[in-house]
Amino acid sequence: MLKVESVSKLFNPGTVDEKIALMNAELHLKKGDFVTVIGSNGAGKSTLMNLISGVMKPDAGNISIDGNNVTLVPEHKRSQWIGRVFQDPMAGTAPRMTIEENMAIAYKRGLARGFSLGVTGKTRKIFREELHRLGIGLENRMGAKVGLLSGGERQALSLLMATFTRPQILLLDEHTAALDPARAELVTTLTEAIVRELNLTTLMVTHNMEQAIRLGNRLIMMDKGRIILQVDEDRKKDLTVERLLGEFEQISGKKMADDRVVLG
Ligand SMILES: Nc1ncnc2c1ncn2[C@@H]1O[C@H](COP(=O)(O)OP(=O)(O)OP(=O)(O)O)[C@@H](O)[C@H]1O
Repeated sequence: MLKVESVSKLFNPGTVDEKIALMNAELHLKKGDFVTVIGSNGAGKSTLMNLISGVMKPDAGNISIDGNNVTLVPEHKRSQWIGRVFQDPMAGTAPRMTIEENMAIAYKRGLARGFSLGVTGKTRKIFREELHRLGIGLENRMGAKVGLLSGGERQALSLLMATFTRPQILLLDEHTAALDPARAELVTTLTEAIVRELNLTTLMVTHNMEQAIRLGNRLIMMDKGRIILQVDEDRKKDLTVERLLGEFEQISGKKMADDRVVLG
């Protein structure tokens, strides 16, 4: 489904500020794989997500989705295959627009050109049904401005909007990190339900080790621009935070340096 093959990305190449953000990354995901991504500060996690979503182009290597080489396909064209939710609840939605207007934008992404942004009776019914699936009552507040929603509600809406058009791949970039524990848990539960129901191929960056172990069927660990550890389905079942930290120290020769890391 998703193939990242020998992908590298350098910033400021050939200067004193040269930075290897990603080096020879190799990652193959099957349909329905849910991979959690963990790593120290500056490990290259966001760069990997940005390269997959097309925000930036790699200096070397190829990225393909469902057999199509998308390495040079611009971000707006890739968005038909990829849904993404960011850490900042403000990032995925337009605060001055209502819930249904926001949903209309997400809906339009999945339709042919020329679809009007207007919310008709038919689309409103679809939106209401989709919102109802979240189970947090947003279907009764469709005319409310999104800026008035709580962070958790906004992230739940962003998640719904990112998956509305049934993308092939879902990228979650620490999407629960800015929420309080109760809301983070709600959005996590919704994430699991949506990913399972739509059988989405998912990559989720998290600083929460316990979450990285608990969610998904695979796990990767990154350090200094490299994927240093890939844990497959069978081994992931036996993983613990202690074991994961031990593996990191053994491979990288240092302790996990990330003040945001949550051990569980
Ligand atoms: N636009 C940029 N220009 C220069 N260097 C960059 C740029 N973006 C990222 N980097 C560098 O590339 C490396 C990887 O960054 P990236 O943001 O991918 O790491 P990360 O694993 O997401 O880190 P964090 O968990 O701290 O957000 C870092 O050293 C970072 O400073």
